[in-house]
Amino acid sequence: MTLTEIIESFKTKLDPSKIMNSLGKAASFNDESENDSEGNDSREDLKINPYNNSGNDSAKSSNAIRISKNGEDPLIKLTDVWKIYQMGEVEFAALKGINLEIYEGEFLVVLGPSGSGKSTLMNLLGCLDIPSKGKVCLNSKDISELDESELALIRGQMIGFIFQSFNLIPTLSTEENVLLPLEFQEEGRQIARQKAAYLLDIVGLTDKKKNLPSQLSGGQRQRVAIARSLAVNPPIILADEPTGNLDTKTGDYILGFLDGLHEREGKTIIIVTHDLDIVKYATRVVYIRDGEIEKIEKRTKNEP
Ligand SMILES: Nc1ncnc2c1ncn2[C@@H]1O[C@H](COP(=O)(O)OP(=O)(O)OP(=O)(O)O)[C@@H](O)[C@H]1O
Repeated sequence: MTLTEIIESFKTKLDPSKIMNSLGKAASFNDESENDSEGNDSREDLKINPYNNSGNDSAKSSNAIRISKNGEDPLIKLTDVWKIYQMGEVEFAALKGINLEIYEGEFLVVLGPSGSGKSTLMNLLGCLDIPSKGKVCLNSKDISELDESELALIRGQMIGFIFQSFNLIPTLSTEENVLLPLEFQEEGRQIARQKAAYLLDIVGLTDKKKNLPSQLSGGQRQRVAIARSLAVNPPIILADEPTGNLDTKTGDYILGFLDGLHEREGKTIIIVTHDLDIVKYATRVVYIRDGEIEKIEKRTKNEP
């Protein structure tokens, strides 16, 4: 199977409206966005779900994410992974022999104190970095064997990133930030704009589409980041402290949304955090300390 075929076979229809319905849309993000006239033109676009009309809705998607030979192979597998930072003469091992298998459809929370190696681990899981020693496999493909353009393809198509600091481009509007990942898709500008409009509606920011990130609240910025992370409908959402800069209520909205993506869309969600409260959404928790896995705990969602 080629890399492109692997990526294609992961696609789902992405119907976040279902997700928001299940959460109760009124109780979610639409606290301040429903009645702005600027949103009218894009509401035209919202009559259709552009994620049902693109290539994602092909027969391939009925096999969504069933690409492993037996359906039981891990989506991501780390084998004896080390990350060693070199500072002049001094070496520092931020990760020390991590073994971890992550399966399709998991809501995995990596929990650990500051400096334990969470972000380092996230960079490896997200193909943003390669290990100093050991193997990181995505769908049984060793990422160390991929060149930069193949890694970029995987990052761009398979993984939606959400960061504590939002990582929006400050000079681009809300809409342009969401459009950014779609620039590299083959589909036309019009479909890309429909998708951006659709996603901004989902996160309740239609009326803020022309705003720059500096003209948004922290919660709104994170909602833009979520919309952007969903733009190419990736099977994996990787979030580094997604609620770190948010108040509790806004943080709960964000987590509720990610939970909906997990429940309704079958997305694989991976969150690295030091926030114990996030554990309640997890199906599995990996406790990390001083670069090592302390323990792994299976969970039933919403259990105390
Ligand atoms: N580029 C680097 N060079 C040297 N040391 C680094 C580098 N990046 C991280 N480290 C060290 O590796 C360890 C793990 O860092 P990491 O950022 O992964 O931790 P973390 O668990 O994400 O912390 P936090 O919760 O504070 O963000 C820390 O001791 C950090 O100082």
